[in-house]
Amino acid sequence: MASSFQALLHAPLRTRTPIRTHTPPFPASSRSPSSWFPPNNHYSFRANIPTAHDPKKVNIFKSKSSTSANMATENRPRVFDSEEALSISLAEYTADLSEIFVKQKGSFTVVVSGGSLIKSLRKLTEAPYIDSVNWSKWHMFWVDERVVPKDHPDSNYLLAFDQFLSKVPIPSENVHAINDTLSAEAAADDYEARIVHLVDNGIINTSETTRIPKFDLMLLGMGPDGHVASLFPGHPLLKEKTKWVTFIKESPKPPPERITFTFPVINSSANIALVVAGAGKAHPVHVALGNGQEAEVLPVQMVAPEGQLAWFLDKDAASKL
Ligand SMILES: O=C1O[C@H](COP(=O)(O)O)[C@@H](O)[C@H](O)[C@H]1O
Repeated sequence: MASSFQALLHAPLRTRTPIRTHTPPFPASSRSPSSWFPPNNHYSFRANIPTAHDPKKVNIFKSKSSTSANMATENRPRVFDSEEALSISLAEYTADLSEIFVKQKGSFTVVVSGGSLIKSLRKLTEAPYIDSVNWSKWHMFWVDERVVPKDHPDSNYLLAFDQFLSKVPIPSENVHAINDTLSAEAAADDYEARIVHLVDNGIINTSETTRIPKFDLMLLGMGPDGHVASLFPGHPLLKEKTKWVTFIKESPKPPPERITFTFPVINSSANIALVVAGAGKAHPVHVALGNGQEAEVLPVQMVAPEGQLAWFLDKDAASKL
């Protein structure tokens, strides 16, 4: 792995071809998630999709599965009996959005976090999605990155490469990783400049109201302390209003140096999926979606996109709701 990764890193950009690995398809019957809804939440599942007829957004959700279609009309988080079922539904949700955005704007801009979210994307790398998704139109970004080399075990890029990017044929020039040769501050400025360039080229949309980049889909995890991206509870970066990408040098979770999207960019998104599994995260989920209490507003509570927010929870994460 290390040598193929190194070879890929050092190959000229245009010759980097993702390794395509097929795994056995899961049975068709397992595509219908077994899910239930807690009674006390108010969150919408409609996806935010631009149409050719209406340059503004329309709030519709199209799904091949009647289960998902029904859920799309519910103002409730999706809660699954297992992380496996969550992963199956997340793949269908992402593939549906990909199909619609590619049809209507010719590209699909996807932002990922690091952490456990990446593992939950695994069903997208399998049949039927490995063959049905138009991977050539995907543009991948990171909501946050640790300031370490790309082959370091703490790298969010390496995690995504090992578990996702190496298994799907996204063109290497569409993989917009953070520059790992720069300082935290310079890497943040560099990433923001590259986003400006992609906005100018029409790859990334902007909000009609704020002109802030509007990614088609952000796939976000959440830490047990309620942090999202590298935006931690009580940190002054929660209040950043001007920068699109910024840096932190004293992250409470190691490694200390990171760069991160700010809330104005996160909340400009057309669609955000918050993907949370495990009992260790039940408390911040309870605070965000139920009547759990915290002395201060948790970062996850500040996720409020211009478009649509969809929560994907396993039953352990939802156990306090
Ligand atoms: O440090 C980070 O943590 C969060 C949450 O990670 P998880 O493993 O608890 O899901 C992640 O979303 C973020 O991207 C990462 O840099």
